[in-house]
Amino acid sequence: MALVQLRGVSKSFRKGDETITPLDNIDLDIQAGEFVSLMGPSGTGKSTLLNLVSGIDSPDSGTIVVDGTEITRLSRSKLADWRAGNLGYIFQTHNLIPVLTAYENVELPTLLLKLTSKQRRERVNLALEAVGLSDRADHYPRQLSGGQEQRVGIARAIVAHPKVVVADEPTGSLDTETSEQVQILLQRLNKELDITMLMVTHDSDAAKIASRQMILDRGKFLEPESTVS
Ligand SMILES: Nc1ncnc2c1ncn2[C@@H]1O[C@H](COP(=O)(O)OP(=O)(O)OP(=O)(O)O)[C@@H](O)[C@H]1O
Repeated sequence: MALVQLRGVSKSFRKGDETITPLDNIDLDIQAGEFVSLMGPSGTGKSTLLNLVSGIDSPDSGTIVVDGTEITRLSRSKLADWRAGNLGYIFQTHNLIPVLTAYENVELPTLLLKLTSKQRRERVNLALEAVGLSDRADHYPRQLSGGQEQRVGIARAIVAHPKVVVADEPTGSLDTETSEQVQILLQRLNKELDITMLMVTHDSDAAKIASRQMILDRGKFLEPESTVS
């Protein structure tokens, strides 16, 4: 079975009198270890898809199974627990808390896990090391460059050792050079830490780092294009 499996997933939103259906009966399989990039015109439901896979939102119909857990059957509180331990989310604008240091920002998600303080410290240090920021642990977000802030956001996404990480335009607010560094980092995490990635991007260069490129348009996936990474 695929690590991430969507079957017959639909999601609509009401906007005034109008009903928008960004996702219309879609199926998707992502195998363990894959790095999937997802492109498509604005407003086609890419972020909606990430929110469903990460259990932030739930579909109107269909099932979503991640690593053997049918998350569409979980209650809200069970879903929150599941998400804390199993899924990482990388945002476009990293969403770091300005009054916390890099270390404390990365530590936050671990507070939801049952860990000893020693285990917690080890996880945070490992995550900061993985993104090359051990020497910036005590810095506040305002003392970091945009690329470093994004790397803290990435460390926060991997600190719980999730099997799956979803990323919503992770390079969207970075300059070309920094964007390339973040792309290389994501590729490394995928290959070396065996993290399965689903990344939404508008940048066709960033999309190419994936092992599979997909396009979502008008509620459906267009023919996926296999690539060699
Ligand atoms: N919570 C919500 N309530 C109402 N409508 C929503 C909600 N979330 C998304 N939508 C609508 O669903 C559609 C898909 O939105 P989504 O953000 O998933 O698109 P996207 O492909 O990620 O777009 P972009 O590339 O611009 O980020 C849009 O028309 C959006 O306005």
